Order: sequence, then C-alpha cells, then structure tokens
Amino acid sequence: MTAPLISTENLSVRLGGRTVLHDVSVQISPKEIVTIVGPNGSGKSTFLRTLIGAQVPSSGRVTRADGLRIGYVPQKLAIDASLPMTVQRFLGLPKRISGAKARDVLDSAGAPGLENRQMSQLSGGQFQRVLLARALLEQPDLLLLDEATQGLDQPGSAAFYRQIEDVRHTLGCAVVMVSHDLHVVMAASDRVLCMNGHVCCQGAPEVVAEAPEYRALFGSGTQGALALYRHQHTHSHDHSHEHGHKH
Ligand SMILES: Nc1ncnc2c1ncn2[C@@H]1O[C@H](COP(=O)(O)OP(=O)(O)OP(=O)(O)O)[C@@H](O)[C@H]1O
Repeated sequence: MTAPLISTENLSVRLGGRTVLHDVSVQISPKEIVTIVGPNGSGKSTFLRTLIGAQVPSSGRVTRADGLRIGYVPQKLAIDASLPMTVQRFLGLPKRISGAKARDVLDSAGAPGLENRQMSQLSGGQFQRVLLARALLEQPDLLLLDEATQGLDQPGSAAFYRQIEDVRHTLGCAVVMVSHDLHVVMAASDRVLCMNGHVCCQGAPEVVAEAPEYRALFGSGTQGALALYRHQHTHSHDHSHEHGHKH
C-alpha cells in the first residue's frame, strides 16, 4: 500500500473552550480526490487548517510525508477594493514571480490571460481561479480547497471542479475539498467523508450512494445528495463501519 501523504490520528481540536473536532483519524493517499461534507460548524474548515498546521490540535497528531508540499485555497479572502493590485502582483505576494510563471499557473488554473487584470475587477469565478493559481505556485502534492466554489452558480461550480480534475491529472496531486455542492462532488470524488465534529461516515461515493442505508436515508440524485448534507447527526455512531451507517 502507498504511504499516505498526510494522516491524522485521534485528532481533537478545542476552540473557545469547546471541542470542535474529536478523534478524527484520516489518511490521504497520493492522487486521491476526497470531499468533506457536513453541516455548518461541523469542523470542516478547522480540519483543513489543522492539516496545514495553522491550527494546533489539543490532542492526537498530524503526520506529513517528508517534504510534503501543500497548496491551500481558503474559504474567504478579502482584498480591499480600493487597493490597486494586479493578478500578477497578487500571485507574487510575498515572493515576486516572473510573468512567465504567472502565466503558467494561471493557465493551469483555467484562467489564462488574467495576469494584468486588477484583482478588484475579477468575477467570482475568475477570483477563485486566481486563488487556485496561487495554491499551485509551489507544485503541491496535496491541494486543499475550502468551499472554493462559494458564490459561483451551478455551471460555474461544475466548471471549477472539472478544472480541479484537470489539475489533479496534470500535477498528479491529491485533492481534499470541503464542499456544499454535493450533487457535483459526489460524482467527482474518490471518497466522500461526512464530518460532524468527527468522521460520521465515509466511503467511495458510488458505494455510499448504493448502500441500502444511504438510499433509505438520502434517496438518490440531487435531492438525495442534498439530504445527505442536511441529515440529522443526533444519532449514535458505530465507528466499526467504514461505509454508511445506521440511524
Ligand atoms: N477561533 C475560534 N474560536 C472559537 N470557536 C471557533 C473558532 N473558529 C471556529 N470556531 C467554531 O468551531 C466550530 C467549527 O467551525 P468550522 O469553521 O471548522 O466549521 P465548518 O464545518 O467549516 O463550518 P461552515 O460549513 O459553516 O464553514 C464552529 O462552531 C465555530 O463557531
């Protein structure tokens, strides 16, 4: 079996006196696309922040492969609209990059020709692609995306996910993304991980989608996928199950 790029072992995180994540043990293998779903406030962003080392666990640990390069696309990035800043200059923060390099990563992110545009004048979709381009600068082995399609319409989101698949294909990186676009990501992911302070259930999307427990709970198609996101997490869990779970 290939060694994981990154793994967490019984990871717990406390924030503001509250346990936000507990006992999260997850392994990410090279080239996998893993999608994390879960209700608002279930610890998805905290989990990604712990993976990049921006959040210190209160217990448990994170193990990264030697020399692992991580690219991270945050959930939000506010740039003062009155601040003149070209895309190339933004990509070059904090370390200036050449025009050729800027063009190269923008091409990879599906945003060719934007290098001289003002950041404040980009559309939502273009802005997200520039954030993606920035995450690609160091040729990551692991790309982490936190609700990268927030604010995009459905065709815009679908196009963005296709771009991510292209990036994965070209760079050979693993991708871990938090998303609410379940109907899109269920199809595009190798593995779906449902989080609610801990890993509630996980598995290959088709396995999860075909599991009788899943069908009974969420049905199929878009409504089913949305139901997966909205389902109640007030039940008790049986952690011996990898795929699906009973309520
Ligand atoms: N710095 C902080 N101090 C205290 N509590 C925090 C802090 N950051 C996050 N939290 C809390 O931790 C919990 C998990 O937050 P997190 O942002 O990880 O959830 P999420 O699943 O990404 O949510 P969403 O889907 O709404 O983005 C929430 O209850 C949030 O209010």
